[in-house]
Amino acid sequence: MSELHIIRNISNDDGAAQVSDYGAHLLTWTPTAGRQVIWQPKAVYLGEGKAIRGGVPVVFPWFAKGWENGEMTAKTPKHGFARTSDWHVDAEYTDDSRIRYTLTDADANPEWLAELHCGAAPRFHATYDIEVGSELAMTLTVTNDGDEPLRYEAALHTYFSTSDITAASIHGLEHADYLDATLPGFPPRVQGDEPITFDGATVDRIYYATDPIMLEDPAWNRAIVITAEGTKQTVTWNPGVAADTEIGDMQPGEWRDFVAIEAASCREHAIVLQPGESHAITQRVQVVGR
Ligand SMILES: O=P(O)(O)OC[C@H]1O[C@@H](O)[C@H](O)[C@@H](O)[C@@H]1O
Repeated sequence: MSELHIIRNISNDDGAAQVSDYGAHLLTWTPTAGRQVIWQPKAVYLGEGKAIRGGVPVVFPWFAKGWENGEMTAKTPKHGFARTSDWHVDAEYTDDSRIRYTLTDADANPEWLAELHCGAAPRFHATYDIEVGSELAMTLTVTNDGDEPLRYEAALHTYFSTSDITAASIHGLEHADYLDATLPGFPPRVQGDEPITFDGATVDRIYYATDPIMLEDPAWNRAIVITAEGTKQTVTWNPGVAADTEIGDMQPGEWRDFVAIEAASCREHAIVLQPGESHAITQRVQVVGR
């Protein structure tokens, strides 16, 4: 993190957002006359090398500790270096309804680039577009500027605000295969007929499905519709009561206030770009009701 920490306001007739240059991290988004949709903790801890909790962390170029040759690796930093890097604003594509950030291999230190295992000198540029209005759209586009294939994982790790997660439910992943990341070895499971619900136990699942999702929250009389493009998986995560003792940058009980629903391509669905190729992943968010 540079000494100066810049938070930008993007505001128009239809909605408002705040974005941090550190991590190209969307912190909040609120449609006009509606409630906040993207969750932000009561206290936001900022520090060099520390990922920002809440909002939309950009996970790139590896997910969790990485995955290669059918096995989990031990790459650091967790979830890649994009969320702890200072991104650059592209003023030409930035106005009161959108912002564009860029990041290249020149922004990454050599140890991180070596963790990619994509030749001696991996080269890339990433463009991250956030469109703010009555809907929210986020697109991460990566181009391989090097001479060797570039393999990377990515996710838009969106934290959605909830009245109380134990009274909300996620629809759209019925019958989907998933990996249960709360158990050793991530055993495969299949979602039944029922929506995903939460009771205070940790839920951490990688669904092999990208159907439109509806996060229903009757207490707030609203549903959030989430769609993804260019990805292969949907990750759902809520830490449950364990967060009170295991997650230092959340207040006790805050686990009730959000669920993460992530548009992801990870593990065996990492994206492989040949020299000169590009790929985009997008997550779009709409609100039904308030
Ligand atoms: O605390 P972090 O590094 O932001 O990660 C939060 C969560 O991110 C999710 O994507 C993972 O599936 C979880 O396992 C992880 O706990």
